[in-house]
Amino acid sequence: MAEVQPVQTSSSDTTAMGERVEPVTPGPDLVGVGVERPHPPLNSQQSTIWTRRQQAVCVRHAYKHYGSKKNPNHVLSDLNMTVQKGTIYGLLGASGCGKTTLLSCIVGRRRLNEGEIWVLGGKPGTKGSGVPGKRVGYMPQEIALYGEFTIKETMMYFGWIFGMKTEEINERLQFLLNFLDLPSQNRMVKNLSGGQQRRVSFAVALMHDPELLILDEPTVGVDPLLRQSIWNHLVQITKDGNKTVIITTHYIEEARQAHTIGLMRSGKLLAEESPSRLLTMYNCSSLEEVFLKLSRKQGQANAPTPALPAEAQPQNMSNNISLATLNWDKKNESVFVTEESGVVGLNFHQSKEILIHEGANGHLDMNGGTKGGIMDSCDDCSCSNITSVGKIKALLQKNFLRMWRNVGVMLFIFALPVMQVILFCLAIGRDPTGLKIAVVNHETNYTNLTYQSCDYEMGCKFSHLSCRYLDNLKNGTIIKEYYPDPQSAQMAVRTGNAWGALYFTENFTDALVARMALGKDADDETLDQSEVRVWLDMSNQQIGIILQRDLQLTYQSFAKSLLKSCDQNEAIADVPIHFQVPIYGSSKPSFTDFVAPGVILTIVFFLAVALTSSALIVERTEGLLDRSWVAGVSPGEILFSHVVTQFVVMCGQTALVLIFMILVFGVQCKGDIGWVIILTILQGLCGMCFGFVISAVCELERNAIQLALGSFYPTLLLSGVIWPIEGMPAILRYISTFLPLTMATTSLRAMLTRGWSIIERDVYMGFLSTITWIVIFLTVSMLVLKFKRG
Ligand SMILES: Nc1ncnc2c1ncn2[C@@H]1O[C@H](COP(=O)(O)OP(=O)(O)OP(=O)(O)O)[C@@H](O)[C@H]1O
Repeated sequence: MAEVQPVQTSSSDTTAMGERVEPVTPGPDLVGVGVERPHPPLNSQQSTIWTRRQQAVCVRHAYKHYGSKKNPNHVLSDLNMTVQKGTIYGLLGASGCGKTTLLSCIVGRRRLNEGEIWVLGGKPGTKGSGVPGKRVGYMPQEIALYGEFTIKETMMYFGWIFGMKTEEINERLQFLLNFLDLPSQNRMVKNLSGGQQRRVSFAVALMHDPELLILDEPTVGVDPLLRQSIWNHLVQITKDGNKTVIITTHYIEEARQAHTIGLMRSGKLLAEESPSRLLTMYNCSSLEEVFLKLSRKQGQANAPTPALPAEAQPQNMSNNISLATLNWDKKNESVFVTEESGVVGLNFHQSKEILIHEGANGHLDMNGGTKGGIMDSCDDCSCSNITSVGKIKALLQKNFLRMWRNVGVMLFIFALPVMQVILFCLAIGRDPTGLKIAVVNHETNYTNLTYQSCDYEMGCKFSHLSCRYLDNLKNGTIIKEYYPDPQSAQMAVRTGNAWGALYFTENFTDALVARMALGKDADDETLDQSEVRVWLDMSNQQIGIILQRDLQLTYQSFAKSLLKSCDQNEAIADVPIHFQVPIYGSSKPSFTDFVAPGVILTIVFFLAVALTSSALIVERTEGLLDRSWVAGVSPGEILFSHVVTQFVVMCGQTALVLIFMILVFGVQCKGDIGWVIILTILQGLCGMCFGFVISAVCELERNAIQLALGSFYPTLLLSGVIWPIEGMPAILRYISTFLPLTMATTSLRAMLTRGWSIIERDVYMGFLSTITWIVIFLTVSMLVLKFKRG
């Protein structure tokens, strides 16, 4: 068997305009097919671009790496590829050699770091190229289908995105169901077998009968019979020269049916030939053998082997002149060679036609756009840029259907906010009850610890006043337990058996009467004996403060009733500060009323974050986002569809939250309910946009959840929801003011508790801050999505 050595070809030249033009040495390949050299259509650079645009796909000097510039993972390096129109191109190569990366650059999913790609006459991703868009059908390696959809719904979704009419889709669906031997159109995708799912995925790529079909391993998990029928179909559709197929496969031998095979290894094409030519050239009986042979040689020196005939030299990785592009096997027509290697293959007749067309209709656009010429073949050339009703309809239906089909999500959307409101209203803001107090009353017989008779006389009587005071402590907050001495009562507090200890001396009543009678002349001992001594457990601030408040208020009411029964002015018992009726709020303010506005907004905000923060990630990891993008859906359209869906959800959530808060649990609402509703919905939208940012930034769902959860507490603590921001250190207070929930909470609180209208600064600032945050979050997520597309 002849040894094969790589060929070292001459390096590229560069024209004045920067276009690299590779010199071509017509090899023996061209001799036998009668090379004709037509007049160059324009100058050499225009001609180079012109010829590139005639190919279905033309890749030149492509470089692509992942990772940082410092530590790049080079996936494509100086790769050239030419896919002629109307052919099947089998892209073969070991796992990880960069096939998928190359395909994703071709369909406009990723951008090259260097080099050029022409697809169907335009550069992918540019205006008017139609790529990504409906000119391309793409079947990614992953299944990339919505599991909750039926086969029919899947087809409808993609059909609408491609701008097809419903009847057209139905017609095509029937054909594809039969052709691909698919089960009933009403079967859910998630309930199909792996092979069936791959076939549905293949059907999606075929759905709109695209000009260029890009299939990333379509035959994995497909039985041999169906595999053959798929190949037959591909051969059939390329027969008339209008459709082109690029297919990757690990079953190297099935690629014999392709017109051209590109053998790829380590980011380069080792050869690009027709299968029969490859076998002859390398004197092998199988393509696998050819691939092994070429792979072995790749690492060796690039010098040609003198012993080998020129035709047996493997093609240079960066400059391979394709025999296949000369239609070696396919069409027995004359070919010509342009000055650019790797771009040959138009026969003279074709080239003449195009020249005439260009002469008549327009001139060549050197930037890749077209004025007249071949781009006219795309009847909707801006299909990737114009938002169609079909696309939006498809995206909206998809979002709602996914939600509707998922019971867990539905519960999450509507039951969770209601549950949160109920729990908040029942658990937060109410006075604690059943607090045990250890009482030591030495005015009475204190030997019996379980029950102590503590009789006193009503009216202006001064006996057992301690009992009269204790009797006033009757509310449900306090449970009195009697102890023999202060030490044991304090021990009860220390051991957690009581929240406080109360001690009345045996002279309490006499000392208290003397204190009242003597006034400023009362001595220290009288004052000391007349005091109720209290030791509280203040480790729990709320309980401690409530006990302090109740003990003081009880003393006030006890003193007032005593003074009144003795015909004294009971006002003497008051602290000489008179609180008038409050201007806003009630004289017995409730913690619930303070926290409720923040809680309403927090519930709506973070539910939206939770719903959207993983939405795009799930689609991205399942390959669905890629697929939609390649079909021509833009990041803006995806975001728009989510905004609309979320808006509808938000309205429902807002209604439920406000109904339960205000109507069921009686949280006060003194302001205009209309503005309250608008602010709440806006906060939900703000949360949704924050969710988009998370979704766009994070690669993994796990990271998104961590970020969403991680942001919850800082936002809650810093937004003045549970504690006034006036209590924060100055710098923190400043930061807090600019958080998305802070001004909105202040605004909602002002509307609910003060009844302020939108013209008040505190109120409208809440709206302005929320709208500003929505704009910021949306812009950031759009930018990140666009950046990630590259
Ligand atoms: N998004 C990415 N970020 C970083 N590295 C990536 C990314 N996608 C692919 N790679 C790396 O690029 C290289 C080529 O991957 P690619 O998926 O293009 O190979 P492939 O030839 O399609 O492999 P296979 O046949 O197994 O699908 C691999 O080393 C892969 O790890």
